[in-house]
Amino acid sequence: MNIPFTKMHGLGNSYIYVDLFQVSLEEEQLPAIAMYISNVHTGIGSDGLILIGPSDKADVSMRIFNKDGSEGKNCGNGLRCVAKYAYEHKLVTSTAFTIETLSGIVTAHVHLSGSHVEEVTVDMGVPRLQRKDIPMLGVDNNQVIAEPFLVEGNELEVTAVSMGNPHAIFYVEDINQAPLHELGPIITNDERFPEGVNVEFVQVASDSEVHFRVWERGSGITQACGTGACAAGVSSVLNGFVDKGKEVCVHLSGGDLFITWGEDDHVWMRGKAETVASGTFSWNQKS
Ligand SMILES: N[C@H](CCC[C@H](N)C(=O)O)C(=O)O
Repeated sequence: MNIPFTKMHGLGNSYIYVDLFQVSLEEEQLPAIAMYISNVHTGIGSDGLILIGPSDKADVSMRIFNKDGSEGKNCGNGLRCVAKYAYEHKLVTSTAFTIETLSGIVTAHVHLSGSHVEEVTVDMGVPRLQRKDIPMLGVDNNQVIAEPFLVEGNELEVTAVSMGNPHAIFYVEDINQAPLHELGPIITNDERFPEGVNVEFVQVASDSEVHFRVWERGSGITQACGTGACAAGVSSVLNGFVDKGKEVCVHLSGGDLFITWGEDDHVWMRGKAETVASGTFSWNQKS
C-alpha cells in the first residue's frame, strides 16, 4: 500500500508524520513501519513515526514511535509539529487547541507568519517528580534530585523528571566533554529505570541559559528532545540553578527551546516547527 506522509522536524528532531484522517494503519504494523521509514539508508530517514489522528477528548491526538519501534508516551518536538500540521491542514480552526497524548492532554498555541505557522508554544502540563512516577527504582518515593548514581565506575549525580516520559539529567562542567556516546546507551537501559529512560547531559551557562545534549530512549542521539528540554528546565529549578517562573533558553544541538516552569506548576515550551517534505511511501505488510 502507498501511505501519504509529511516529514517535519523540531530543531532537527525529525519524524515521519502520517495523518490518520487520510489513511488507516493496522495497529500491529506500527512498530515495523516506524523502524522501516526511520532507516536513513532503506527508508525515508527520521527519529521515528508520529501519527496525527482524531480524539474524543481533544481536538486531535498524537502517538509517537521511536526509531526502534518502541512507543513513546510524549514528544515535545512532535507536539509542535503536530500543532503546525493541524492548523495548516485545517484540522483545527483556532490558533489554540488541545492535543491528546498517551501522557494526557496538552494545549498548543500556534504563532503565525501570514497563514504559515512559524513557532508553537505548548503548555506541557505538570511534571511528575515522585520516584514511582518516573519510574525509577529506589528506597523511597521522594523526588530524585542530585542523587548519587554510580555507572561504569563513574560517580555521577542524577535528577529524574517525567514529562509523561522518563528523563535522567546529569550536570557537567563542559557540554562538549559530556560522556554521551559512552554512557548514553548504558544509562538508557539501566535496570534502575524499569521502563528505560531518556538521558540528558546539561551544562549551566547562567540562571537563564543551559546547554543540552541527549541520548533518547529508542532513538539514540538526536538533535533535540522537547520533553527533555522541559525536564532540564524543571531539573535546573530543583537544583537551584534557575528560578521557578523564569524562562530558560535551552541550547540543543539543533537550536534553542524556551522553557518556563511556571508558578502554576505547568511547564511551557516554545520553539520552531518546520516541514521538510511530503509524499507517499510504499509499505508491504509484514507478517
Ligand atoms: N524517545 C522518547 C520519545 C521522543 C521524545 C522527544 N523526541 C521529544 O521531542 O520530546 C521516549 O521514548 O520517551
